Amino acid sequence: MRTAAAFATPVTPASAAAPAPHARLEGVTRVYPARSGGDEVHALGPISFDLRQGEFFSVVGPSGCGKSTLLDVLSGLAKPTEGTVTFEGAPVDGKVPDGVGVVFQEDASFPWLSVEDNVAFGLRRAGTDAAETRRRVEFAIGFMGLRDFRRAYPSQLSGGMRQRVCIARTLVMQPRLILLDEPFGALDQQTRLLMGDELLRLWRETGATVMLITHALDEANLLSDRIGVMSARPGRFIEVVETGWDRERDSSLAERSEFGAVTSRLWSLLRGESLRAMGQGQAAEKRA
Ligand SMILES: Nc1ncnc2c1ncn2[C@@H]1O[C@H](COP(=O)(O)OP(=O)(O)OP(=O)(O)O)[C@@H](O)[C@H]1O
Repeated sequence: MRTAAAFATPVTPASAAAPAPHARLEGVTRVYPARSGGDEVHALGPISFDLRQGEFFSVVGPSGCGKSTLLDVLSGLAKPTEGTVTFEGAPVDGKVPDGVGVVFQEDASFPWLSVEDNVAFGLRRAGTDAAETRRRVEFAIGFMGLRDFRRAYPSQLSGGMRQRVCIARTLVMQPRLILLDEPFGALDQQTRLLMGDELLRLWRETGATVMLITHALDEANLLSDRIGVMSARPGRFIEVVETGWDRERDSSLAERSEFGAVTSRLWSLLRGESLRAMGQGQAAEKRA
């Protein structure tokens, strides 16, 4: 187990001798054009960063610092203004590559489809044959504990169960990189903890690389191998904190004293940036 003093790791790309990264951002920025008489918004970067094969990486940062923008650029949902993004060595350019799955905070299930049909949606759209679709849907539904709800509609489910449907929908596509943007943000604390354990199980059993965006420092701490702490906008990593937790961890980790040391470290890095971000927000309000 590492001590707090050993947490920081370089935020620059790995050296040539290191294993190939699963995904890489090099000199990436994202600037949003000015809206109705305002200024353009420099939301992100420049940011250079490697996601390691099979790691659980979380991103924390002050409100509005560019976390979702980072996820959009990494997933191919948005193009960087400058710089390059690669996934498994190939450029990511304006479209989500095969092998990348994205889960959002808002409930993205289709209300008119049953759980089963929601989960099968992506495979059917991709033209996967019926037997393979059945096999994969069966696996994902079982994995996410949805067997008893397969014929239910999203409106009949709790928020936590609906989010399980969304994760199952991603899982069925067999992603090698899973990107999650505040997936548990709308859930109560207990459900959040249980969903965190589920996410860890999914990560361990699929071997996928996971990048999670969260506001909750304890959640980032518990789930992650590494945590990227972002500055106020334009977001850059001010430090990447390495937790050193075992792969077999679960929410009982939160009872350990080293756990508190990591959360304190995250907050000490974030506090000043959060104050800076609040100042940016107040200045923008005054201008409006
Ligand atoms: N389409 C857009 N046009 C203009 N500005 C945008 C657009 N999308 C985001 N922004 C701005 O870019 C900045 C970064 O936004 P982003 O949503 O990436 O931050 P975030 O860290 O995910 O925010 P939050 O913590 O509130 O979820 C914010 O100032 C936001 O207002």
